[in-house]
Amino acid sequence: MRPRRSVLYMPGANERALEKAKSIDADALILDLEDSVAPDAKEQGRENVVAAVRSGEYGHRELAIRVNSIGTEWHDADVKAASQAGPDAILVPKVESAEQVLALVAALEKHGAPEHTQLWAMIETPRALLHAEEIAAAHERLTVVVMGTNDIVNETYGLHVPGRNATVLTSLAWTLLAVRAAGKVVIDGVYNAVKDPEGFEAEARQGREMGFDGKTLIHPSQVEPANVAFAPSADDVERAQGLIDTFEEAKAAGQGVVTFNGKMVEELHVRDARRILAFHEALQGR
Ligand SMILES: CC(C)(COP(=O)(O)OP(=O)(O)OC[C@H]1O[C@@H](n2cnc3c(N)ncnc32)[C@H](O)[C@@H]1OP(=O)(O)O)[C@@H](O)C(=O)NCCC(=O)NCCSC(=O)C[C@H](O)C(=O)O
Ligand SMILES: [Mg+2]
Repeated sequence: MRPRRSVLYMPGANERALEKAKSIDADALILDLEDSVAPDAKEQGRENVVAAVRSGEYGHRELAIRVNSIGTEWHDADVKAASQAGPDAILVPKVESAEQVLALVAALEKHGAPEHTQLWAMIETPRALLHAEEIAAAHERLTVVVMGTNDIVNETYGLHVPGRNATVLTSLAWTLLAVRAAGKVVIDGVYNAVKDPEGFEAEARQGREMGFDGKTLIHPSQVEPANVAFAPSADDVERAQGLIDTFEEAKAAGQGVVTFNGKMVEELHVRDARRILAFHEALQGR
């Protein structure tokens, strides 16, 4: 029930953004060392994100460090520094197999990552998509999968289009199934047009309808609409409570199926309604 509606990336080399993030109402922050940090700034970025994690100044926000991908010259030092800093999670881009997940878990252990530091993995290459099920289920320390839709478009030679192209939608749905089969959390990719709030809202809504837990973001202006899109609305909460009450009444009278607001309701719908209420309560309690 930990909310991950809004998961905001920021470049690890951008000290202004790291400072600003302390007052942004995102559920989680990804302090990036990969794509948003130029090669010459990688070491400075690493120092900055370690200091940010150690500062303890990010309140309720879950903190993840995104390291450079396996096989790059920065990966090992990033994993070591991140493990020693002990954020809530270490996010590894371009993970492609269960073996890599197991090797990453071993690296976290070797470098003394505290128990609370989870492993998050990005699925963003064709090879990763073909191994999504084994990656998601590879180890219990891997708790969250993050979609890399820019890399998927890039690697498949596709185009960014409104509503997302068929390959991206297939990749999203496929990974979502794999991650849900493993009982874990899955976060949608980013929306690049930072000055297009309508487009963002539509894409966030699409991700919510598909079943994602939240969306990765690149700009503070995307946080509030993501928090709204991935939280139950007041109507959702009222409907969930009404559905439960109606079903419980019918159940007491010996019925296993009823209608509520003109629609069939069975025990499985009650489970979903209870999940909505529990998530709402978790948000209220924050
Ligand atoms: C996209 C940006 C480069 C835009 O930057 P800019 O033009 O400077 O934005 P603004 O002037 O509107 O900024 C206003 C203030 O907000 C702060 N800011 C901006 N972005 C962030 C952020 N992400 N986190 C925290 N704070 C932020 C600015 O500093 C301004 O503050 P102030 O001066 O005090 O008013 C920029 O938004 C940006 O760098 N975004 C993040 C880019 C990033 O991290 N990219 C990597 C992740 S995306 C990815 O790799 C996806 C995946 O792998 C895939 O394959 O899809
Ligand atoms: Mg990527």
